[in-house]
Amino acid sequence: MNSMTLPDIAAQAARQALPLEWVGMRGIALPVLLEGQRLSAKADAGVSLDDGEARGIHMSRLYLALEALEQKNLSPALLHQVLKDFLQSHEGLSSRAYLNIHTDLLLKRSALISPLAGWKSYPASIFASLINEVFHVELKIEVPYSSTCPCSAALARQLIQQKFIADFANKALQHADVLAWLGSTQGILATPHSQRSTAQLHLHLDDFIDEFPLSVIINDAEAALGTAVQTAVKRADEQAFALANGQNLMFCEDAARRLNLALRRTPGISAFQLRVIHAESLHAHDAVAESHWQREQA
Ligand SMILES: Nc1nc2c(ncn2[C@@H]2O[C@H](COP(=O)(O)OP(=O)(O)OP(=O)(O)O)[C@@H](O)[C@H]2O)c(=O)[nH]1
Repeated sequence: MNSMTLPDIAAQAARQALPLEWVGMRGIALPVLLEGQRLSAKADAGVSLDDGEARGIHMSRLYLALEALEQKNLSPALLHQVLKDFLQSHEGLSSRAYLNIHTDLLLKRSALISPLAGWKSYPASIFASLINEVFHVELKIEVPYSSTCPCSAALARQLIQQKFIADFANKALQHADVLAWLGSTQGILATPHSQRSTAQLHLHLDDFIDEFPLSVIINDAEAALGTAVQTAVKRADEQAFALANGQNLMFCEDAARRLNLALRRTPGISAFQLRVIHAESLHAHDAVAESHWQREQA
């Protein structure tokens, strides 16, 4: 049997004539190249079905167009070309094409003090569209970090002060006694709570960028927060992390403001929405802040 004899249901007329906004496939397994790394990704590929009379789109043509992503570094130009291929293979049927790529970028991170390093993965998604010949691309990246509550830190410090008054009132201060007291849990009797937190960054990119600035954005975000989650950790690194947390006490509002001010300076970003989620250890619910920004038109 050759393909001429195979029934082609997609070519039939639709029973109910109605255009559709998005038709395609979600979760296609795909190896991609990003920042020089071969990564496992999932792709969502779709087009509009403008011709309400047509029964279906040609899924295989979208699927095969994705082959172009296997050998070349993911770039806006490459995604633009794939979206053009989607539309060329659906001439007369579709005017809008969509391609989302979901992956985890891996970055090697040095320890704070010791000469060690380890890998961190950052969930990243790229959303590209070609609508009426206008190409648009957006990025979503998740950056994990640590946040220590400034209110909890102040309350803990007050308890320590009160204990100091109670333990040393009416006593001549001896350097050795104070030093021992400072090193004891009887003296430093309270600690602030901290939590693993997540920054969800949704970024609109300039049309003219050549590459996706993923690691630049992640580095800028981590530098702004100051308390990136660590990989390989020895005690010296953990101590440096404790210092970083103590010097970067953060409500979720502080984190959102820091990220906003950092990302608006990051090249290649024309607008963003960001959300920070502090998975509170004080509460069973999260503390969340959101912030938007859009570059003013020149
Ligand atoms: N349109 C559509 N196709 C589907 C769906 N589920 C599975 N398919 C299958 O996707 C396969 C590929 O479709 P096409 O791209 O039209 O395949 P084809 O007709 O051999 O290829 P062309 O000659 O390029 O059109 C077909 O075997 C369809 O049955 C669906 O929900 N909608």
